[in-house]
Amino acid sequence: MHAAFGDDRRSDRADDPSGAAPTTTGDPLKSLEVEPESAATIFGDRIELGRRFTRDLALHGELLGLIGPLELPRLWTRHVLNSAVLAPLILPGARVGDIGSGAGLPGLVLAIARPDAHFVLIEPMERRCEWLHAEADRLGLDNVTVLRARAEDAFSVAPLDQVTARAVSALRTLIPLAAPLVRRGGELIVLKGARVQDEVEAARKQIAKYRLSAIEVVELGRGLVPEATRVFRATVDAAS
Ligand SMILES: C[S@@+](CC[C@H](N)C(=O)[O-])C[C@H]1O[C@@H](n2cnc3c(N)ncnc32)[C@H](O)[C@@H]1O
Repeated sequence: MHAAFGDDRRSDRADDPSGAAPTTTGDPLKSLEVEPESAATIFGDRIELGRRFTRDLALHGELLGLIGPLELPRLWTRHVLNSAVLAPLILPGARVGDIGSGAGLPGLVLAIARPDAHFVLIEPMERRCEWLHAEADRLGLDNVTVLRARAEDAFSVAPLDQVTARAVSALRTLIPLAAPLVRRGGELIVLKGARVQDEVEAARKQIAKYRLSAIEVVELGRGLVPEATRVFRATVDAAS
């Protein structure tokens, strides 16, 4: 049991970018960040879907408790593009699990950017699953499955080629949930904040136990987003 995951208010929020904040009123689109020029570069010919997702998230995200209102002026850079820069790491045709998709970050964004891959969005909260289903339908994405489950109960989706996660938990608690879902030779791709190296140190035991190798911290999106996205990347050599 991972009691700390029962209520995401109690999970490790050290790099939680969802930005809990007081409620705003009025038209959310007025506060939405202007689309950065780099968005079209990052999404390529999928930019129209990227725009629709960002607009839908701006319109519904606060009401559904997916994002805080203070996130609207940085929705593109801090959330959507921060997720989309991962797209080149997704293997061609891969089956990818996204643990704790929430608003669809990075799972739905990657499903937009990488239509060749299939994404299983693993999310325990009903309302968030409803949003993920509805939004995938609205966008006409046929490469998305939503699974209402905690990662530790999601064995039916294994083995996956890659697993992503953003703002779910510290590495030392995330690795035991994520690694068992990945096939031998598959990958963990975890978005992290500035303290990623400290988290890697704190997770040494779990890294050894779950036989992670080729560990690296990569920075993505430099020159495209104001703050590069830090990613913990590792190969899962064998199930423990
Ligand atoms: C802080 S939110 C982050 C959501 C999204 N990834 C983002 O970056 O905006 C954490 C999400 O992880 C989900 N979560 C918490 N524990 C989980 C678990 N054990 N397995 C799968 N998802 C979990 C929560 O329901 C919540 O949607």
